[in-house]
Amino acid sequence: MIESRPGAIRNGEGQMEPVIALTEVTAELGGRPVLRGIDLTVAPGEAVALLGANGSGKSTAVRTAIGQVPATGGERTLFGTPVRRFRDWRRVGYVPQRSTAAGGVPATVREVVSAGRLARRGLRPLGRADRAAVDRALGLVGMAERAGDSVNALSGGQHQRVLIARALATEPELLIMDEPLAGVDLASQRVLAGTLRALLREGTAVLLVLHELGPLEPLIDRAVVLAHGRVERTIDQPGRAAKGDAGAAAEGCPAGLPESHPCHPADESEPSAEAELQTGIL
Ligand SMILES: Nc1ncnc2c1ncn2[C@@H]1O[C@H](COP(=O)(O)OP(=O)(O)OP(=O)(O)O)[C@@H](O)[C@H]1O
Repeated sequence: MIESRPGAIRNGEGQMEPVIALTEVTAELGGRPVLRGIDLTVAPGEAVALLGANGSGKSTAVRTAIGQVPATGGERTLFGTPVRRFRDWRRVGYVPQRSTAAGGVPATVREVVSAGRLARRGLRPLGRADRAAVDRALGLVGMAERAGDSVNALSGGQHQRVLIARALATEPELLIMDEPLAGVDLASQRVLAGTLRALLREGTAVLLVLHELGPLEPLIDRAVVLAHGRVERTIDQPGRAAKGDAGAAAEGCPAGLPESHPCHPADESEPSAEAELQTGIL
């Protein structure tokens, strides 16, 4: 999957270029140090979870990675370009933590999701490809039936789905979601897992801030645990660690899989991604 992925970037030695690379990154908020030297990489097609206690710096790490929080030290790149020079934002989909879809402005679900195409089409009217991407994103999160409704009439979990759909409509190569499972029921979490599995198979890189892995556990290639603004530890393939190598091999992941070849086995305890996508219930 990774080797044949279109648009994959390689450095001079033919190595896969990470889509996110943070090296010894430090950051402050309100004059206080929040990130105290973070190293984090996410490769194309890889799913990385940021874990840690409240206030450990997960959201700040993500926001620093995409330039929303200035770094006070260290190196940050997106797709191999220093973040301060990066402009290709259509390659990045970001679902922030606990935000609302329209901030009280009257807008329909479709309008909010269509905003995800802005980075691609600028101010030009929606074309056929744009409309198809919006429809696909609405279907993936099970909100197609609500496309014409005002976002102000949605529940918290439905808001979350619309924000995810807006990010998916961008058709990003890197999808970042900050606590996508918060306030989302278990059935919807499983559908989100199916959606992510499909994106990972297509080569999308995924960075998630999570408090627990839940149904996403089999998809995660690496969990990075933060504590007090530092990386406390890194767990490769936490789903396999929980089950043991034999368990992973039984699911189709060769034991000792190198990080550059992440594996996203189908979890037979859950409906397949395709089945989930057909149900469209998130
Ligand atoms: N705007 C701000 N001004 C000052 N300090 C802030 C600001 N935002 C966050 N902080 C502080 O930065 C630290 C890290 O916050 P951050 O939101 O990154 O943590 P988190 O790991 O994502 O937490 P949670 O699990 O609660 O979402 C916390 O101590 C928080 O109080």
